[in-house]
Amino acid sequence: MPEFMPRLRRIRTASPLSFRLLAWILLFSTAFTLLAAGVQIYSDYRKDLSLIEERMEVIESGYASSLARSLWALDQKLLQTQMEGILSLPDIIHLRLRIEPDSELVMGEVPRHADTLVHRFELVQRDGNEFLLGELEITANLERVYGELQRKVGVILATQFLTVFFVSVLILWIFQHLVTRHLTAMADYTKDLSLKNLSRPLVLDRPDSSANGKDELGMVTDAINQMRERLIDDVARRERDAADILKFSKAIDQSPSSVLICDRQWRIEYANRKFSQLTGHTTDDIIGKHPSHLIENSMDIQDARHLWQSIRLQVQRVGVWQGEVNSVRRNGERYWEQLVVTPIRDNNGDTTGYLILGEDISIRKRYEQQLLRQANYDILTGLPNRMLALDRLKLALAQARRDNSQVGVMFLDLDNFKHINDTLGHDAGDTLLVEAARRISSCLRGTSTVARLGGDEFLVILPGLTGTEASCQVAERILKTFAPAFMLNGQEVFVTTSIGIAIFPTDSDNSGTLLQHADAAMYQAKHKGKSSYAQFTPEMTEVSHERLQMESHMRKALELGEFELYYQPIVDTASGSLIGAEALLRWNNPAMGMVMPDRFIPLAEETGLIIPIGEWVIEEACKAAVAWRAMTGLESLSIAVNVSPRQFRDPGFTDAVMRSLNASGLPPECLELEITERLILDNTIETADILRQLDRTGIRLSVDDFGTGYSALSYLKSYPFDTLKIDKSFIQDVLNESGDASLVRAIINMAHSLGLKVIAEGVEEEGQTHFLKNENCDYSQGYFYSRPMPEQDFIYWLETNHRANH
Ligand SMILES: Nc1nc2c(ncn2[C@@H]2O[C@@H]3COP(=O)(O)O[C@H]4[C@@H](O)[C@H](n5cnc6c(=O)[nH]c(N)nc65)O[C@@H]4COP(=O)(O)O[C@H]3[C@H]2O)c(=O)[nH]1
Repeated sequence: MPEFMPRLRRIRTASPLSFRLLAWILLFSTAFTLLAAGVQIYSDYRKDLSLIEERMEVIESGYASSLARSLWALDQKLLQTQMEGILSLPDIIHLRLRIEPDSELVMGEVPRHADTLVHRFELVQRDGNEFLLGELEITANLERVYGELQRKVGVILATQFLTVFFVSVLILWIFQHLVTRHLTAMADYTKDLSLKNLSRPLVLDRPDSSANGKDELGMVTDAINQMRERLIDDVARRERDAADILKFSKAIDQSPSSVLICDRQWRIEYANRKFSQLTGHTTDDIIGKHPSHLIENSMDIQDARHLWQSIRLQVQRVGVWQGEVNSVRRNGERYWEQLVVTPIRDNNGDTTGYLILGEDISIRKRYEQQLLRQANYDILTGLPNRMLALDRLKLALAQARRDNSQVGVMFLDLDNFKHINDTLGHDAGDTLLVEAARRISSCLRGTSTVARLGGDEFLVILPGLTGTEASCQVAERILKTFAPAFMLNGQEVFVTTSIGIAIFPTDSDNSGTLLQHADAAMYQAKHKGKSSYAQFTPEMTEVSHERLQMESHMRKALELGEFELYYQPIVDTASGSLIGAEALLRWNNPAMGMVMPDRFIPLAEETGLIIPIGEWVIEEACKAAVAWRAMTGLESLSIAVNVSPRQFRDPGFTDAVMRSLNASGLPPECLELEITERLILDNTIETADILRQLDRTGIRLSVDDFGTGYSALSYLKSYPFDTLKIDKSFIQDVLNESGDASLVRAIINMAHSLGLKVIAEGVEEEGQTHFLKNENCDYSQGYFYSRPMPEQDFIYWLETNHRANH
């Protein structure tokens, strides 16, 4: 009994499934049992009935003839005895004997409402003939049969019910023990399953046998546990993905570039912090807007619309748009930004939005504009420089061709400028140049151009002339404005100028020749005596006499050994220690004296003599460098050599350089070739090829006079330069001109960002070295350290300097 109680309790707490099962079992078993019992009872009932009938037939067969004989003999006593005998038989309760013809003998009694069975048979005397003597009607009471039937039904029902009930409970218990409690455990487990308890597997409370593992419960448990493991993997993957997404979104948000993300209709969906900082628009203001709608000024709105229309078209066609855009901040301030616009595509390659990356390039733009200005204008006087002047001349000639007018070209040179410069100093020289520029400009109309070609040379272009006299008048005016004294260093100095004039189209219809003719006329004017002007005449072509003479001397100079190399040390700015030297060419001509390269190199270039001269320079410089390296033991000592454009483009140039290196044994990385910006500006494929070819050999390449040409930063990226030399004109004013200082700073930073070393040229004062040190300029060169020296002096310098440093 105590053992049975927990079972009962378990059954009571069993699940609805168990109850439903129990109910069905009960229902089916009861129905089946009842059906079986009914059949059984019915058959017993039939059996009892047939027993009674059988008994009646036995009475008929046993008593029919004896009763007939008693009747025939009219033996009433016997008849009665016989009938009492029949009546004493079980279930027989009533006998009716009908005697022929009309008497009757009745025995027994039939209770009212009793169920009875009646059997009749005739009593016949067979004695040759047949005589019907009467008929006996026997009535049997079925009450006993029915009572029996009722008892059986009761017993059967009671036993069957108890059997069914106990079997059901047993089945239920087995089912509960083997199945439903596990199903409940599974249900509870899955109900409680959450991300927090994913690590707890489902374990059923039953032995861990292989048979259990293979049954349906085992299979469901495995399936749930596999699902749990997949969930763990999924959660881990999602966490990883979420961490990645967080990382990327943080990176985008903190990106130094501004980032906008638009939907497919170009409506802004996201803007990072940098965008807000750059434009002044808060994220809330711009979400849902088109990028072109961020501008409020109606003039700019139109431009912005056009711009974004073309951006959209190009992004759709080409897949990317990039360019520099002059944008407007929220407060109306303008700034330059570099924009890159690309579509964002999903895995199927369909565009889901657009990415707009922006970078503030205002500072770079400012420097570029400054550099561009530097490239076209002379810093000192503010006048157009040679490059711009030549452009203007070409334009003026084209215009004159169209209107059949004349153009006057004037070459001016200040007399005795060099002397003034040397005696009163550079500052005085500079003041003179500025004042001279002002005086020349004051004599000209708005359409005329005055330019500084370099040094003390000026060019004046007079477009739209109707006759040659006009140019003479201008020349006279200029000479007159030079009459008053110049105040230099507090002194009154009288300076004159010589002017040469050539006229388009009379003297030439080509700008180059016109300039040459004006130059020749100026030489003529100088020869005439100072403060005069001369108009070009064909005879003057001969005046390039001096130049011709120079040319003929130059042709022999190599053979006669008139060339000499001077060397100027290049030092490490931070430590002041020597890292190399620049070879600078000098020409010692018995007739002309010491000729400086600025004077003869242009002619050497023009005549092509620069090619053999240049080869000689490289050969000598390499030899010298090898000797110094051996002398000092300085493995890193290098030599820089200037290469002029004509020389560089000579097909035999690279071979000549390699020959010099091989002959001297100088490692290629110790030779640095200095190439002017001018050369790179030609931007030919040929130039790029030669530069790459040289770079491959290990020779170092440097950009000379950086800042005096176009100074386009783009070429620095595309060519394999190692070093950038900042022109001395910038260095000279770093301490006085804040503009030059910031420009030098910017050049150093940009060069470093492109991986280039920087050499500052023309360092003359200690203050400049401090500035350059502060700005991390790598190397320096200039009179402060040493002037260029003949080789012997340089060796002496090297010995003393090297010793001093070690
Ligand atoms: N005011 C000042 N000037 C300084 C200072 N330090 C150096 N210099 C001068 O600046 C020039 C530097 O050479 P560069 O820019 O390559 O300019 C060179 C270079 O372009 C060219 N050159 C010189 N030698 C050769 C050569 O062998 N081949 C070619 N193709 N050109 C040469 O002639 C130019 C002038 O050469 P140099 O007259 O020797 O003039 C040299 C040098 O004497 C300084 O502190 N202050």
